[in-house]
Amino acid sequence: MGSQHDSASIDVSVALAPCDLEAVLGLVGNIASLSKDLTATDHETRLKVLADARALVQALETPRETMLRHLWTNGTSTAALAIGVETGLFVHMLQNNGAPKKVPEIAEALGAESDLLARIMRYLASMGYIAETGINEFAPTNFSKAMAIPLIGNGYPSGCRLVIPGTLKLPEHMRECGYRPSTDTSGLSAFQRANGTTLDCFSYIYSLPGEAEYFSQHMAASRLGTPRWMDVGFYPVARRLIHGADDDKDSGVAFLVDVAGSTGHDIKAFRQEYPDAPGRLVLQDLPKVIATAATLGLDPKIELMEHDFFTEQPLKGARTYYMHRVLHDWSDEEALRILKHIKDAMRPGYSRLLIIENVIPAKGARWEMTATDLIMLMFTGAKERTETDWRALLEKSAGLRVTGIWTGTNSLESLIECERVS
Ligand SMILES: C[S@@+](CC[C@H](N)C(=O)[O-])C[C@H]1O[C@@H](n2cnc3c(N)ncnc32)[C@H](O)[C@@H]1O
Repeated sequence: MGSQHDSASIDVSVALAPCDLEAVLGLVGNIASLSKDLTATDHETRLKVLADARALVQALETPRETMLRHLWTNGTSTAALAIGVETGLFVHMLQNNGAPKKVPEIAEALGAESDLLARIMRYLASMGYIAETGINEFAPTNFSKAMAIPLIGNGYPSGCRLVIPGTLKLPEHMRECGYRPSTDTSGLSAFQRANGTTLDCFSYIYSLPGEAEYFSQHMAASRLGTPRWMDVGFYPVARRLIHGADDDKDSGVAFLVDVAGSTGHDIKAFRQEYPDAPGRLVLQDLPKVIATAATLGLDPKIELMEHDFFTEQPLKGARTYYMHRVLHDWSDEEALRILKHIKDAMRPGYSRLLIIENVIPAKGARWEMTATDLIMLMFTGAKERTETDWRALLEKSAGLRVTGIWTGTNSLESLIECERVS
């Protein structure tokens, strides 16, 4: 590994000049022309403008400014927003139709010390998260309104507990692992070291009060408004799964098994989209998660089943087994153990396994994919996989046949369909 000393000859002026002044005009032009006809529902164009706007900020900022933004605001933003959620600040700010409010009045309602709250709110306003309407007076923005939605806001306190500590441990952990992926010599991940536990990340998360609920909320929130695998134009559900499926009235064989499906956001959507799909719909996950799912009043057609996927799959010969964002949590070795149990349950020529995950492109991966790749590294020493990685895991190692890969428009995720070879 090279050290910082090797590059000490670079003049400090590089850190004080905009990163890429020459790119600025072009990016401004792109943003202006793309924005002319931009509508709130034109996600494709909006994402292009957003990418250019991010590039513009980067081009204009000096390296020194970027460094300060990273080091001073990455952690404080997450922390200040978590404080806002936990104190009920964002909910309170919506009272009286979101009219501007003075800090002492808000502090009294929240039971917080006024000067301390003023500092937090001043920070949130300086970052653009709330609006500063006067001296010690603030109003909500569309962003802070969304923080009052539990599905969105609860991700912050949970992220402070579960994501940030392990992520910040990564440099030390990687150094001690000799810059090799996965776990250290004692088999621990950065997450386990940061939290002082030998429990795997899910057992640890579910040992904390309320965390199972926050975690599953975040799973659902992170894909809100994005294309779903069962949507028209993504994966042809009728052609690949429904046509040719046995009517299980007599046999009781399942039509769809959502393996490690959390509290059922996916299978619930499937039930709504395909109310006439033949056969049983079964949601499987660990006991704590299934207990949470049982409180949510899911459609009675969805059966809840406690199942540890490192053990034998009890539902044999289902038409469809599917795992959404599951295998990225596990190393190849562990993924193979999970896949073996499903493969053993599959009926050759009939059952299909759907794996819905990121398929990292060989070049030009999006930041959402590369960020979760590092988060997986931190949690369990696992990874997001490229198509080559997926094919090696599924075809060479697990003995499955990949029968197709589908990706929806503007979707980060792809659906990999597999069959049992024999
Ligand atoms: C990243 S989440 C994905 C959940 C869901 N499929 C989704 O897309 O939102 C991984 C899921 O794996 C479940 N899980 C972890 N270990 C498991 C095990 N040994 N057996 C069954 N499920 C497990 C977790 O409880 C969690 O719901």
